[in-house]
Amino acid sequence: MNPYIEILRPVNAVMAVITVILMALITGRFDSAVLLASAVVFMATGAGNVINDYFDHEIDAINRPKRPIPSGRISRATAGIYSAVLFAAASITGFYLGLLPGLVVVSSSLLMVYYAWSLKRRCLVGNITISFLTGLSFVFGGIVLGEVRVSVILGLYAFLMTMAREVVKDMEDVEGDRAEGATTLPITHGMRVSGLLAAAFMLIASLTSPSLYILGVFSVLYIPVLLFAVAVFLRAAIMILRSQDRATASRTSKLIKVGMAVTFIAFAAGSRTITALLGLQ
Ligand SMILES: CC(C)=CCC/C(C)=C/CC/C(C)=C/CC/C(C)=C/COC[C@H](O)COP(=O)(O)O
Ligand SMILES: CC(C)=CCC/C(C)=C/CC/C(C)=C/CC/C(C)=C/COP(=O)(O)OP(=O)(O)O
Ligand SMILES: [Mg+2]
Repeated sequence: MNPYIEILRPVNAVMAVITVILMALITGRFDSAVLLASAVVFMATGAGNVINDYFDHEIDAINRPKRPIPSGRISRATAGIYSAVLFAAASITGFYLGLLPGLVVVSSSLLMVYYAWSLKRRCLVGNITISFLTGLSFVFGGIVLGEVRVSVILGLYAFLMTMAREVVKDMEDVEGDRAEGATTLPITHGMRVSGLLAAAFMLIASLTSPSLYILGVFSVLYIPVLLFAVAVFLRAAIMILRSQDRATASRTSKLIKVGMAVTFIAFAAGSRTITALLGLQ
């Protein structure tokens, strides 16, 4: 893959864009604002991934040597400029959408840089920051498309599940993080406590997720697909409770991401637009 695409982590950036598309399905709004907001989230998420690799080049040389910067396919200086251009483009487009969207983009961008430079090495602070930013992608879509209440509820679920995945990712990266002097949860409190906390976040989000139907956020079509997602999350929780070694953490991290993708389908299925299309509203 082209290193300038690879360093964006396009799967993450597209998943973040999907949060905006889901808000469009929920609000029934399909206009230029959706496209612009999607472009903003793609560029901001991509920029965040680039600046993250910019600051992580030493630790990635241990944990992820094939990534574009440690492998020498992109220089750090070029990555820094690349990230700045993407953050600037996202911010300008954000302000074109409005003052509040612009302010959200600029503050998110600054927070992503601060995270990559410092916050990520602090126990739980980095996990909370990334999870907040991930949830904020729903809220950004809600602000632009005029449905903030629902977007905050969905953002909370994104926060909870991303917290679980971030703790599991720290378990996977514990050797490189320790060598770099980071004080992540697995380093300060051990792998067993980290596995318990990650499983707790997965269980809380999964077991309360039917409330999105009860609260009327989604139609009954949400439920059957959600059951698949919850089964995936429960499998991931059991895996990380049974074993906390690096290989299990890596498999669990990937499984949680699959569960997130299935949850996106559940959100879409239960949305007003799809429910109306299927003549059930
Ligand atoms: C039960 C229930 C309703 C759960 C909700 C789960 C859900 C819908 C989560 C959505 C999370 C989301 C918006 C993800 C977008 C992709 C993204 C930007 C994730 C942040 O990832 C940061 C991570 O550290 C990157 O690592 P990697 O994926 O290994 O490159
Ligand atoms: C609200 C707006 C405008 C944008 C939101 C942008 C989003 C969705 C951000 C989500 C969080 C995110 C993708 C941050 C990028 C930085 C990143 C990849 C963090 C994870 O880094 P590490 O903790 O080093 O993990 P890795 O081992 O994967 O590098
Ligand atoms: Mg990193």
